[in-house]
Amino acid sequence: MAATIYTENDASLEPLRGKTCAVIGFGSQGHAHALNLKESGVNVVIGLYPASKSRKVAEERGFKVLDTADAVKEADVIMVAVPDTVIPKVYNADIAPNLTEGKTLLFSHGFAVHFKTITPPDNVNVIMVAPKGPGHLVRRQYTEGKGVPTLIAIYQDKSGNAKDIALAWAKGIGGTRGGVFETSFKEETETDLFGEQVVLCGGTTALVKAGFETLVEAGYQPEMAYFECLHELKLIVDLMFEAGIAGMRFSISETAEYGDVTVGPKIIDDHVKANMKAQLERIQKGEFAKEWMDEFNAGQPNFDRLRKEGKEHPIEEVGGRLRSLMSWVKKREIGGSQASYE
Ligand SMILES: NC(=O)C1=CN([C@@H]2O[C@H](COP(=O)(O)OP(=O)(O)OC[C@H]3O[C@@H](n4cnc5c(N)ncnc54)[C@H](OP(=O)(O)O)[C@@H]3O)[C@@H](O)[C@H]2O)C=CC1
Ligand SMILES: CC[C@](O)(C(C)=O)C(=O)O
Repeated sequence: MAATIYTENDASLEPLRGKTCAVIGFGSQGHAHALNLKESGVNVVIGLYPASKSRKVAEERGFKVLDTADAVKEADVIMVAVPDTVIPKVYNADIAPNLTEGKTLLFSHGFAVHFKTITPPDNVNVIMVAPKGPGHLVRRQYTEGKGVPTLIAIYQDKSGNAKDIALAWAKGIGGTRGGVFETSFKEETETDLFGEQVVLCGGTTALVKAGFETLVEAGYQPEMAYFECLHELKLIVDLMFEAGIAGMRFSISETAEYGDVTVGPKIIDDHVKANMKAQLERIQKGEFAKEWMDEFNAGQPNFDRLRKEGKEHPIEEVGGRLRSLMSWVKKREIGGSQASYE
């Protein structure tokens, strides 16, 4: 049976009227939820740690910025928008002691609750409002009158209207413009990890780099390899986004389409699908979550090394050079507060 999709007229901001909403963290998701909600007429305060680089940015955007514990004390609805690895520390130190009966704890990803890195008390609502897109796009699309499709999930309904609160939040951030549907913390967490590791981020970047390396190692110019394997990918994905795979195939040449349907399955073959299945099982068993928490708690040496290697890959140098020629591609500063990346 098809899922029920909630759109603009299926949700009301009423459950948030007269309430104070605290967004803890002002990064990619936090700044987007906070700004969109504020512009939808919701009263939002920001909770941050004293040395946060984002305090000034949030204040400049017109928010009252408090230390995390004080923001939780003041709020009826508390969104936890700090990195998943940091949630246990922030939750235990600043959130749990101030989480009085009847408040609502809101997440945009189920990692901490599903893998039990924290245990919320049973006298509060625990809900999720998870846009299916990066926070910077949640913000950008809202300002353009659009909205990123959004999931809601109810883990605990203490007040009896937890779903109405989730729908109100989803509407406030623009989610009902793109469509909202209900899931569980388990389904969101496992599918989100699968998507980002296997297809959206991990799978795609590995595919792009492997294609780029194959062409460059065969003696083709890096600029050619960049355009073929990364730049044009966006244009092809735009077509799939607009009209599905069939729509994309309508626009490309028949030669490309024949190569697509005959060669594609030889690249993403049964071995690749078996690898995907193995990674899904690791996610479902909590093995990935454990590995990631252990890596973080050990000071993330592997992660830092792999990040550095990624930044030094030749595709980044040639890409930076080619993008600088395209005046319509906005120049992006990576680093600093996530909230400053617009
Ligand atoms: N990035 C995304 O688009 C998506 C994220 N999510 C989820 O959203 C949540 C937040 O992730 P994301 O937006 O990427 O996080 P970011 O890394 O972008 O931002 C984290 C924010 O938390 C702040 N912070 C760090 N430590 C503390 C602390 N001890 N007390 C208070 N604030 C703190 C950071 O401060 P400072 O600014 O000083 O660094 C920053 O403002 C996660 O659960 C994630 O899974 C879900 C969907 C997509
Ligand atoms: C694809 C990455 C993502 O899952 C997302 C933007 O939805 C994330 O957690 O950042």
